Amino acid sequence: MLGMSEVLDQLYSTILQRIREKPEGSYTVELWRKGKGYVARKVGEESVEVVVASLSEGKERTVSEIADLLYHMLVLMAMNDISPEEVYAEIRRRMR
Ligand SMILES: N=c1c2ncn([C@@H]3O[C@H](COP(=O)(O)OP(=O)(O)OP(=O)(O)O)[C@@H](O)[C@H]3O)c2ncn1[C@@H]1O[C@H](COP(=O)(O)O)[C@@H](O)[C@H]1O
Repeated sequence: MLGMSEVLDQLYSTILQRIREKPEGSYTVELWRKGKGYVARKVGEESVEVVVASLSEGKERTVSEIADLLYHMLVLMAMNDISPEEVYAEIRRRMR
């Protein structure tokens, strides 16, 4: 089974590929076309959904909302030229 960072790396690669090739029907391309402001707002909305789910909607729903948030966060990262590795490095730097 893949670890969390490998799953996120794989999804990030797919997101970059979608932005590069712009295939028909891609939700990532739809987000990319709407721009950074739109995607940033989506991350805000998905964050609120995680908060609400974690407080009142149970584990399954919370897991689903976290998956939505991580996906939108990765799209936002891709649109700001931030790789997962840069985030991992920052987390590692803080480790004590
Ligand atoms: N992991 C995801 C993923 N998680 C969530 N979502 C989409 O995020 C949206 C959830 O947000 P909302 O409920 O707010 O959706 P919505 O109402 O349609 O959105 P808005 O109209 O508000 O923008 C849904 O449309 C989901 O399909 C995702 N869309 C794509 N992926 C993966 O990203 C990769 C690229 O996907 P495509 O770009 O679609 O090829 C593939 O590996 C996909 O599996």
